[in-house]
Amino acid sequence: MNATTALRNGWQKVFGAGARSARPAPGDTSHGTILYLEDISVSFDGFKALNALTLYIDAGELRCIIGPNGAGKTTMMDVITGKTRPDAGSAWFGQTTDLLTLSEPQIAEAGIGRKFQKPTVFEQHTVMENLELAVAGTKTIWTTLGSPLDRRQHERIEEVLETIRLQDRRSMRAGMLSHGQKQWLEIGMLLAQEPRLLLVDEPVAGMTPQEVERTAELLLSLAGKHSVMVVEHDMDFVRSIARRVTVLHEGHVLAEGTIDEVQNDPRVVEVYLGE
Ligand SMILES: Nc1ncnc2c1ncn2[C@@H]1O[C@H](COP(=O)(O)OP(=O)(O)OP(=O)(O)O)[C@@H](O)[C@H]1O
Repeated sequence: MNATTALRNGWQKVFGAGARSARPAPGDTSHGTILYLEDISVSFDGFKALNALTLYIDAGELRCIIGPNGAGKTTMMDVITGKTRPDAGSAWFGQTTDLLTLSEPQIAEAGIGRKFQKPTVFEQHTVMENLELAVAGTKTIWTTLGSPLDRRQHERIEEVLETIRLQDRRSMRAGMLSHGQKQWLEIGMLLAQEPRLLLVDEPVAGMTPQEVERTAELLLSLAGKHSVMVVEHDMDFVRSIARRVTVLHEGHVLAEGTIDEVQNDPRVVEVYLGE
């Protein structure tokens, strides 16, 4: 058990499960770590997709996760977002939020946003309307569109439009955007909900080189304000954004370090060459 885990467990012992009102907000990162995955195992029909996976993400960090097909990357994100329950292990969001006790909507509400590989924006609606739906925290079009947003929500939308650089596309129907712009809009829709941790699955698949470059800038601009976990196969892209890279293999962490460190690690070379 590391020091932060001990501290967190100590908190629980002192305050107990009933002391929720005295606890810090979900995703409390006063100890510098936003995500704790410890000894997580997930089996599908006896096959271990995750095998005692232990991984920590710092608050504000941009972490890249790589690994060959079937390494367990998607399963790990499914555990974090509550889609898949592990057979063993613990998953904490900050010091005080036990992810394994929360439903998928509760985890999203607590501040974990997930961007799937394919963009799922509302194509018939404008960029602005898509963001309005997101900032209102619902994807129920009919109850949201036309309802007045408050000043804070308007400001949030403007901030997001600037971050994703789609200010001049605000009135365009989302269906008319390029593939890359749709991906940025969907990232913007997540940002509108002010997540603490953002999980992003293969963001640059199918993008033009310019869009890839722009996506790198976008993700780098999010780090610090948000913690970002990016799963990506494109190694050039990983090199362009990564400070720290985790290599998954057979459901656990094979190596972790800078991109140069992991690319020169003989175990990593063997796993990739052996594919
Ligand atoms: N629902 C499921 N039922 C059975 N096996 C599954 C299920 N989901 C995943 N697996 C298996 O678990 C292993 C890990 O899969 P996972 O999708 O997490 O890997 P990945 O690293 O995301 O791979 P890729 O890079 O190909 O997306 C694979 O062998 C996969 O076939």
